[in-house]
Amino acid sequence: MGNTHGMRNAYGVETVRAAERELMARLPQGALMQRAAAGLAAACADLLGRVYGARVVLLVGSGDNGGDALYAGARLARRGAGVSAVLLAPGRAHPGGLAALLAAGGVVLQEDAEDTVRRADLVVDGIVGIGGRGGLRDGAVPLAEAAREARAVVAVDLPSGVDADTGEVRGAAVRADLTVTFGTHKPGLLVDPGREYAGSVRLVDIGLALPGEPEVEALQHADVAALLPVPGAESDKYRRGVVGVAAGSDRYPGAAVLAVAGALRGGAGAVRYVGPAGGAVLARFPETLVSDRGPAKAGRVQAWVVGPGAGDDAQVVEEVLAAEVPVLIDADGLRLAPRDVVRERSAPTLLTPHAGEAARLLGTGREEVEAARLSAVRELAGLYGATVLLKGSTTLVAGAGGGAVRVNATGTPWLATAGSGDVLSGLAGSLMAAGLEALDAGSVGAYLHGLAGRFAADGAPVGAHDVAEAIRYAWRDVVRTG
Ligand SMILES: NC(=O)C1=CN([C@@H]2O[C@H](COP(=O)(O)OP(=O)(O)OC[C@H]3O[C@@H](n4cnc5c(N)ncnc54)[C@H](OP(=O)(O)O)[C@@H]3O)[C@@H](O)[C@H]2O)[C@@H](O)CC1
Ligand SMILES: [K+]
Repeated sequence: MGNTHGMRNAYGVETVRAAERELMARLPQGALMQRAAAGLAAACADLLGRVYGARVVLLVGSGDNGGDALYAGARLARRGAGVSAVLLAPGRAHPGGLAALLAAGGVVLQEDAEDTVRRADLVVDGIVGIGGRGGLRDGAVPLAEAAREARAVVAVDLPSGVDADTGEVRGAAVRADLTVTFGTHKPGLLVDPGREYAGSVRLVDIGLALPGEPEVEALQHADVAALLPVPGAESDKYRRGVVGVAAGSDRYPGAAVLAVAGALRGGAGAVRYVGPAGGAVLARFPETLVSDRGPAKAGRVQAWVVGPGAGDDAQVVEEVLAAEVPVLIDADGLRLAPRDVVRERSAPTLLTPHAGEAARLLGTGREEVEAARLSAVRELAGLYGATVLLKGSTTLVAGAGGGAVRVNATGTPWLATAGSGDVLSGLAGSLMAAGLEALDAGSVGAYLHGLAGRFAADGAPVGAHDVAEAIRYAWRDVVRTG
């Protein structure tokens, strides 16, 4: 699972356009499109295995995205593929691309387009790229549906119907097995729901220079390895940080045990537990420091985790928020933490809602958050003046002061299991106690947690405690291969 390449960055459409203009001014006309088409054709050939005799159908829209598809189709036709093009806006298809395809022996389909698409070995989606607005238009919807029955679908730059800047899918969109994207990843390829439509993503370097901060970035193994806390020779347990866990209730003692389980694997030197589930915690983890007094009197910690399974104890949340150390707020704690109090804290705060909790904090619906995850996480971070980790199939972490949003895709659907979030909050809180900044703690925590979920599950259902157990395997994997 190792990936030694650096951070995966995604830039928005405006930045890409500016870089494109700058580069185009220095290159002969059409050079960029040829680079794109060459990379696209190579990826299609790899996917097909055998190009000669393959049935390839191009879906061609009115812009340059269609031009890329046509030139790539011409390359495949010259290698012996049977290439036909469906023109969605017949009078407006890229003239140079169309001429190249016809010269190479490709044809334009006049009828039975949907049937031909269904029977294709490969459908190339060049309906619309970064110039697209909104979901697919009516004429394209039946073709996108037919494409699902083809053997493979490759999206040009991004799946048509996916918003490049946000990953939002308003209406129908093409589902690709592979997306060949040019110059840089686009946020919509890394953030759900767009990411799910993209399939695997291959980046083709066309020479774009993309300076400055990306909109979205994804940590890779090497980035995580560089951020993990490493104890020095003379660090004792206190110098490695103590993480306080204020969690669990008489009704939910398990949440306390799971948060402590995560915290013990997060790099802090010790875990201090405060709350009514001390007995259950000690029975499972005798190394925990258990206090029967409230957070304010529990002794020093370098970071607090509050909220998992906490019920309605507003007093505990209040005491934790008053501490001048980093605080992670999860689950019930999110409901009990007043926005203005969080805003006014001088130490960092990390909120870790799932979509339903985020929706409640934003006064909107869960579906709205799921559909527009990037804007939801940014909005929450702005409202609370805090770092926000929005859980989901791709977890997003937005910093308190804006900047690049971190996206994590190491998770597995098996992580959607009771108590899995409690483990994550313990883990990320522990990383904060060990000295990581809130944004790093959230994104490194999500990365390890997702990887641990994969290792623990290995294709079968897992419980949250299995995930906690597997954190150390994930950690080791990152250190060894990062
Ligand atoms: N960046 C780079 O460096 C490089 C970029 N390259 C490529 O160029 C692509 C961008 O090309 P682009 O600007 O021509 O826009 P593009 O996405 O083809 O479509 C815009 C057209 O589609 C239409 N339209 C809009 N919404 C729609 C919808 N929902 N459903 C259907 N149609 C819709 C709209 O027409 P309208 O009908 O609205 O007048 C408009 O004319 C980029 O993604 C990459 O592939 C490479 O070649 C080389 C390097
Ligand atoms: K496309």
